[in-house]
Amino acid sequence: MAARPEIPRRGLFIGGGWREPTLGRRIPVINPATEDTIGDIPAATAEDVELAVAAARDAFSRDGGSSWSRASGAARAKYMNAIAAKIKDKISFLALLETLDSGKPKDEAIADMEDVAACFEYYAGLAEALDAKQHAPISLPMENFKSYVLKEPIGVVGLITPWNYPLLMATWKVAPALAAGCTAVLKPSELASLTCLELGAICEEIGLPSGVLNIITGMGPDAGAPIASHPHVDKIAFTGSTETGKRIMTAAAQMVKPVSLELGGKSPLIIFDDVADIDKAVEWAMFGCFVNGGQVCSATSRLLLHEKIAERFLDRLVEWAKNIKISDPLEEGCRLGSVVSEGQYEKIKKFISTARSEGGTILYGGDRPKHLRRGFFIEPTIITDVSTSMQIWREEVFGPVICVKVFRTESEAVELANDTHYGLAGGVISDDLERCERIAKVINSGIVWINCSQPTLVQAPWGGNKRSGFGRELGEWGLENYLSVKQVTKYCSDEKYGWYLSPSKL
Ligand SMILES: NC(=O)c1ccc[n+]([C@@H]2O[C@H](COP(=O)([O-])OP(=O)(O)OC[C@H]3O[C@@H](n4cnc5c(N)ncnc54)[C@H](O)[C@@H]3O)[C@@H](O)[C@H]2O)c1
Ligand SMILES: C[N+](C)(C)CC=O
Repeated sequence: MAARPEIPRRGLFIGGGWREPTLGRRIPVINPATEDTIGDIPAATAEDVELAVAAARDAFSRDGGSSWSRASGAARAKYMNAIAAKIKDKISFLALLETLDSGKPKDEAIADMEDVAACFEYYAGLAEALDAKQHAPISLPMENFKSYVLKEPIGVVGLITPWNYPLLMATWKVAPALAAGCTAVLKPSELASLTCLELGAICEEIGLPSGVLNIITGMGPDAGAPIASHPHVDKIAFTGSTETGKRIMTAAAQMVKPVSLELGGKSPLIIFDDVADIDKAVEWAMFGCFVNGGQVCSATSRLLLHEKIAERFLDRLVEWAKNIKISDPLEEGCRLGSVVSEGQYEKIKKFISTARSEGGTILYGGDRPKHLRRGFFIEPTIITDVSTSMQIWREEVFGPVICVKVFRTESEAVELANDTHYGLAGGVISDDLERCERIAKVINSGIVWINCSQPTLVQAPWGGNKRSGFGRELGEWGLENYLSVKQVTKYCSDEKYGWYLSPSKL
């Protein structure tokens, strides 16, 4: 097992330096795999949000914007590539911190940190490309006017993020915001902030201009809400639960502040009877709902099986699930760590007991693994005999719990897949690719996977429909979130416009 590092004691990262929270409060950091307190993080309040927003505003307009917001994209890209390089240098340390903070398996944390570095590099590339896109002419049907477009940073942005992929979810917002020339206040989740604070240390090391990125940790109502309602924050980008998303939208609406919301999901995975390789499909079904302990917004937690393969599929799914290594997430080969907190553990257990009391069958799992006495561990859980009115079918669990329904026809499968208030993702597994393409068109979600579940690509748009939110992150769509489009139109004729009668002719 990897050695446990010293947890750095950090303050709030504001204006390029560290400061203690104004009220001096701190929040304990608990390793969910051991239940030990391993450190603490600052608990910011509205007073600190004021300072962070002021620092971000100053950085936005300093020197007429020449040091950041109006600098070339190429100049900003240099800083972003330097951040990516530092993340790569520190990958083992950051991954270890994230594992200790969140309970996710070490191998997953390493992959996440690789994605973080790749995301900064990708948006550095888009920042550079932005320079060539300025002054793009607009084709007009007349000669006397000429128009072009400027893409400008929206301003100071508030970035509020969840705990399931702590540094990666923050990076999906920080990287495009910086590429666009915005300055930002980041508020990660109080349940897992350690690596986001280390991002502050990295910004300091590479000499990012002060105030461009400010990082304040703390509880949602104390540190997140004042960002959402702040009159000098020009946009809010939020990832988290649908309930908090509604609050943020309400607060932002008071100032007609734009928001982008990446919320929860209850995504389906449809598996047809024509699959030649059942085990290949079983592995995707497991990855779709058990990776990161099922604490994934896009988890394909509703499994739809064609009746002809349902029994055989479930037999194999149970065999594969038995084979998952559940252990301290730092152990070699761990594939299921602990969930993030005691609260999340209790919530998941309650979902399982309600499913049982509503008539569901716990086909496998449902409990704490017998070999793990401490830590917030839950077995991979498979629930059958599910009806569409049951809570387990309708609500997001955010844990390693999959519920199963059987279908007979393609149209029934689609109807079941779309039977949800959410619309983040969906998947279909079949050897008939025409059928897959057909289903991809009719699933009502922002993302559809064919013959797989969960691949996440920095180049491709990410986001949901319905109560899963709106707006798209990643790819060029992610950059547009932080840009405002300005039309510039000039009159180019030597003649007067000629609408009013000239006084000389009266
Ligand atoms: N769509 C996506 O891409 C995506 C990705 C990851 C997670 N998620 C969703 O996130 C949820 C899990 O994350 P969570 O439990 O951290 O969500 P959460 O809504 O509890 O918290 C998210 C963030 O909002 C802050 N917050 C809480 N109350 C607030 C308030 N009143 N005002 C402002 N900020 C406030 C929290 O401190 C945290 O930083 C799940 O529903 C999951 O589906 C979605
Ligand atoms: C997109 N992903 C899976 C990294 C994070 C969603 O929870």
